[in-house]
Amino acid sequence: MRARQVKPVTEEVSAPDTDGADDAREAATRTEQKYVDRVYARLDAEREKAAVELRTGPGPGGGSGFQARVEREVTTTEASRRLARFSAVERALCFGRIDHRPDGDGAPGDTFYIGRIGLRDEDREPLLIDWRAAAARPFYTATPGSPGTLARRRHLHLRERTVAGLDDEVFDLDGLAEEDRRSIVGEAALLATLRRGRTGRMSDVVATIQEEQDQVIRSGLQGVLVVQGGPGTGKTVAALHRAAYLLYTHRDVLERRGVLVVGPNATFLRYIEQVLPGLGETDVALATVGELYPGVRATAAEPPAVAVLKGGLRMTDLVEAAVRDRQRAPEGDLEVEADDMTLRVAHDACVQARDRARALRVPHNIQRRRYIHELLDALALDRAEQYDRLADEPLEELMASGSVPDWLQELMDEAEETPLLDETDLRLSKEALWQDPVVRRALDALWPELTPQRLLADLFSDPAAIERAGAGLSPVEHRLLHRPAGSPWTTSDVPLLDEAAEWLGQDDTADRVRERRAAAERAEEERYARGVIELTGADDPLLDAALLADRNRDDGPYLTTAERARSDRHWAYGHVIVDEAQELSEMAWRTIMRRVPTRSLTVVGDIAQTGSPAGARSWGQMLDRYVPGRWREQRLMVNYRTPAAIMRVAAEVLAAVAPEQVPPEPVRDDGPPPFAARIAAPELPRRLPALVRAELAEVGGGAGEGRLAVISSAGRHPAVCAALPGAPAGATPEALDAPVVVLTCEEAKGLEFDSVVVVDPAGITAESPRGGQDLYVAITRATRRMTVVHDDDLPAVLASLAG
Ligand SMILES: Nc1ncnc2c1ncn2[C@@H]1O[C@H](COP(=O)(O)OP(=O)(O)OP(=O)(O)O)[C@@H](O)[C@H]1O
Repeated sequence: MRARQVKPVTEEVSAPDTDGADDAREAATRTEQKYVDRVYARLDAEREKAAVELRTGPGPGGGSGFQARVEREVTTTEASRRLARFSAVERALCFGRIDHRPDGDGAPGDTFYIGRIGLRDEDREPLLIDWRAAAARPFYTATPGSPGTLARRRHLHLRERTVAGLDDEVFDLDGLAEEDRRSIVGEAALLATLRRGRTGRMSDVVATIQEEQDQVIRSGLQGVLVVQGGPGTGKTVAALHRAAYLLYTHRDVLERRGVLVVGPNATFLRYIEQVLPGLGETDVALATVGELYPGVRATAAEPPAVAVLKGGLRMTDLVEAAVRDRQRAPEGDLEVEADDMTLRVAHDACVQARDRARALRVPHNIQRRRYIHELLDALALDRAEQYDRLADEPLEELMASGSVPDWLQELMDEAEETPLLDETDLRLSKEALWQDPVVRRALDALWPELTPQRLLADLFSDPAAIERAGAGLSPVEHRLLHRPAGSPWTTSDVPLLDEAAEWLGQDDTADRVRERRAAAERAEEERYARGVIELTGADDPLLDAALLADRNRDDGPYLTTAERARSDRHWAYGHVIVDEAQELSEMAWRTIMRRVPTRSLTVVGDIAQTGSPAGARSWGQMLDRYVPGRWREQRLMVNYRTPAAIMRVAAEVLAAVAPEQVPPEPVRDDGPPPFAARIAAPELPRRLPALVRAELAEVGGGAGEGRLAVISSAGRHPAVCAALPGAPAGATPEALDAPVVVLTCEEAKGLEFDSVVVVDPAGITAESPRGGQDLYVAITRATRRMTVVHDDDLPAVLASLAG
């Protein structure tokens, strides 16, 4: 595979080929430096203004009470948000410039500077255009073949606040070759960016977004957008820029409802967490599937066969049946010892009460109220009847003796006609019974109030319960589900907890009354806050009356939208981005879809990289259930990560495991060819550290930049860890900060390293549940160098590395 041939029309202002060019470069750099100084001066001024406002508050005359509090919040919320935004965009604040062609009547064309945020000068004239604004679009979309109205695009490279280099692309030259017209934009700037050493954290690419990525980023908010692309095509980075773009363009909806990014593991989230703040967006929720159920952090591992079983849709039936199994009528009559008597409800009456409760179209914990009430009614009645009988006994004896006085006979006739318990008696009697622990225990045993955690913990620790609930599963599958009581939660438990929560619901009658009252108060405060915003003339679109009203309630600390959303299972996000989405099981999709009822999603992944056997074989398999035929797909075809020589090897692996998939075209053709080193297993401890040291030195490791990963089969993992005792192992967030890390293929997903050492390719292929996908993933993590370490013969798919 050769690197994609790209020759954009690039006027390298920074290339000093003649004295004239040198002078031109210096003059251009001076001009740009002046402008950049103005931009930073403006940023400093805005930052200072925000800091002063934050310190001093709304000024004199604030008064006290609720009104003053809202005014203070309006001022300080706006100021602290501006301050956070201005501080986050310091690095490479201004990175581009576009010059439009003169228009028809000869007037000079407009020039705009493009940056991370928009800034205006003292006269409110635009100084810097936000990269997401419509006016900035030509910076990303112009190509030599289709320049639009652009005469020139310039990339500015800043080192701190100093202009360190310029790249120009001139679009009004004639006679371009067809090949050039199709070239990707900003090649010089792009390649300079791609060749930089890795730091262990993903950076934004706002200065070098490519046209195909720009289409992903600016695609409409509505509906499901699938971004399918091979490794290194910038799916993740494009999806994160899309989040920033959507927040900018639909601030009103998304600020309130929030945006959620779902990633495969905590390390990955740590890897990407700086991208959005660097683009000025600090309030986006990041979570793994294992964190989607509030209050549970599922990290325990489980055998793949169990994860596959739990990921399948048959689990919906299992959960439903497990819930029904906890809604019982007693085997015979219900008998409860209370008040020194045995209270009794007939079996049939219990069955009818259970069926009537089940027929209600509400969840288990709400149905339970009905069942408990019916049984308490019946118990109270039985108790009253038993008391009545006790009271009647002496009278009956009297009647038998034939000497009942008239007045007594009249009283007895009257009592016959009145019910045993009136409404108040019944209520009081039921309350008394419910306070009796014996009664309560008996009823709880029949229809307990359940949390999802309790339901599943009870189920999985009880083989008999699994058998009862798992009618559609085989005995082998029953055994797979069984585990000891107290076992920790696994990622694939989380969608089951979420499913169970739907069936169980919450008896929240008292909460709802409280909430209704609070909602009325909140509406009033919101109305007031809106008035204050209008009066103070604050024009920050980030300010939201509802948020302010929330902040003014004295009911706990202020939470950002992301924080509130993460702690609320019922939160409906405005948009959800799912990365490495091919790995999600059917059950995980159900959980995600519940979080976004509007079905506004960006689904990012690569079907060719699916490692989990519970994951997707096609996008339709996962999505058609929710948005039949209504999802749109955009493909990314250019690989920005892995040089051509390494991609040639990866392409051979892909051809063997997924021949229908096309590998992406590498944009780079630099770096040495990958090579294979034969190291027998017993020699690993001696030879692997030396190889790793040499590789790390090649990529400048140890000097802050330059990262190396040893990606091994699970079987060889312990031996590799033992050979490299100083290197952290596993997908821990700390692993990203180390120069060398030891990972399995699954842990390496989504990450990248300057140098990758793949150990035991045959083992990786044999362990990969779907074949060689995992080997494909491992090889394509490299940005510069790749080495394969093997002891047996190389697998046939890596034959090109031999010799
Ligand atoms: N337009 C761009 N400008 C500069 N760098 C880019 C650009 N697009 C992608 N990259 C870089 O290419 C690398 C791969 O990007 P990313 O991780 O988003 O790819 P991916 O498609 O998600 O890969 P994978 O499927 O392997 O996880 C990253 O280092 C990213 O910063």
